[in-house]
Amino acid sequence: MDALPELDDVLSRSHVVSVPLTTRFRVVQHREAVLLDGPAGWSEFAPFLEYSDAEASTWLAAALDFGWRESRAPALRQSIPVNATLPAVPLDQIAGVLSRFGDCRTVKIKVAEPGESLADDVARVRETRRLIGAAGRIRLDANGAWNLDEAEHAVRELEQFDLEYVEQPCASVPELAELRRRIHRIDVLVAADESVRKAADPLAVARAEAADLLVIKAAPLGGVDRALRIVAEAGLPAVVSSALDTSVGHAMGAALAARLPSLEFDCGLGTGALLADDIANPRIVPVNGAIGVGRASLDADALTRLSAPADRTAWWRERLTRCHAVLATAPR
Ligand SMILES: O=C(O)CCC(=O)c1ccccc1C(=O)O
Ligand SMILES: [Mg+2]
Repeated sequence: MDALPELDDVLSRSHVVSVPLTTRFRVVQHREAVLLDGPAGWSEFAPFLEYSDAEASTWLAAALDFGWRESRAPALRQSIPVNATLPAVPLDQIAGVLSRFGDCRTVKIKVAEPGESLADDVARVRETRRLIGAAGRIRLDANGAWNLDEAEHAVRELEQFDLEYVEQPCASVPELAELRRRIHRIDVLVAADESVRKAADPLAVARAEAADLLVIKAAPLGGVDRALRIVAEAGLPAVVSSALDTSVGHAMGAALAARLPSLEFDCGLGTGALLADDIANPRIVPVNGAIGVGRASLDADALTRLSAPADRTAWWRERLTRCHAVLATAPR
């Protein structure tokens, strides 16, 4: 790995922003991020607020990697097909949310959200299928919320809507492996997300044959080149996804997707469409179902307009400082 940039240099290039969302996602209405004006281009540090410094420091490694140097791998494509991402919204809001994504052929629907029943999920998937027609592709993301029996039951109930895959149906690798055995006669694949990005060993899921494909995110995996190595070692198809990023984070995701030897599935890099504002001009949002590959160009006005309040700016600079210290002492 390359030398760690000095903390003062990193801090002097930092801009903390708070970007409003159009639709509540998980529990957030605003997405906060540190944008880094790196020597190789703009980069983004935006681990979720509840993450420990140890976990967030991997996101910092990715941000410094992307902002301070180019990937060693060549880009193989210039356009990345993406899915629309549908949060757990009421039925009468689905069409409105999907319309923000333009004409994406694939929709990823969040299911098993707190406070929702399987009947709510069935209704949301049914309405989505009705809206996008038979040619559209539907995938689900349960974020590990089902136990094994609930997951099996849900897949059996929902397969009638023609599902491409279900992402992280259960939390653990053994559960995913057992679910695959239980549903092997059903034409629904199992994808692993948290079992890759939050695991001590991102390859454990592949070794256990617990997933048909991997969802990979550049930030939690420590950057583009490290994520490429994980995919190569896993030997499974991969879908690149994001963490509700600004355009800068999506540029990092697109850089990763552009370098995968093969890209069979649409990527989860369209969530720029869920932001009510953005710091790039042009914004990196889906156009005709795809996003372009390349560095984001920042809009100076937007950096000022979206600049985070002083207390939040201080919080993020302190967090960045602590994560930098973790990287400085970690074996490299
Ligand atoms: O993959 C997508 O369509 C968008 C990204 C996404 O779903 C996501 C965004 C923030 C946090 C977690 C997740 C997730 O995939 O679980
Ligand atoms: Mg997921």
